[in-house]
Amino acid sequence: MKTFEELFAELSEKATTRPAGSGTVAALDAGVHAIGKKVVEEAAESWMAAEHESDDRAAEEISQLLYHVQVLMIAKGIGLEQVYKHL
Ligand SMILES: N=c1c2ncn([C@@H]3O[C@H](COP(=O)(O)OP(=O)(O)OP(=O)(O)O)[C@@H](O)[C@H]3O)c2ncn1[C@@H]1O[C@H](COP(=O)(O)O)[C@@H](O)[C@H]1O
Repeated sequence: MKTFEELFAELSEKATTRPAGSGTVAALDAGVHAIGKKVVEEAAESWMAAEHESDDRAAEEISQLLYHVQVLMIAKGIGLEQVYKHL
């Protein structure tokens, strides 16, 4: 298990070190347009799971949504503090 901040640190490190086989590196290379489509896809899957599936399935889809949102942030060079200041 990891926190939002721990995942962001892990993904930021992968973006810098670019280890072979990383899905995050592949997503970053695909670009903002492709990442944005994954964000929308996972948002829709979160919504559908929340309406029609178990709480655990909804939580799983939400975790994937958070992951893709973080990848989008990293692709744009947007840090956690930059987002948090708007909360
Ligand atoms: N938390 C996640 C995570 N959540 C979601 N995903 C990605 O989102 C996809 C889920 O999307 P779908 O449900 O649409 O599944 P899918 O249709 O089979 O996926 P695609 O064919 O669309 O890729 C997964 O296949 C992963 O590619 C994640 N990929 C990585 N992580 C974590 O990110 C870290 C770095 O991962 P790597 O960069 O792969 O090393 C690790 O700690 C991972 O656990």
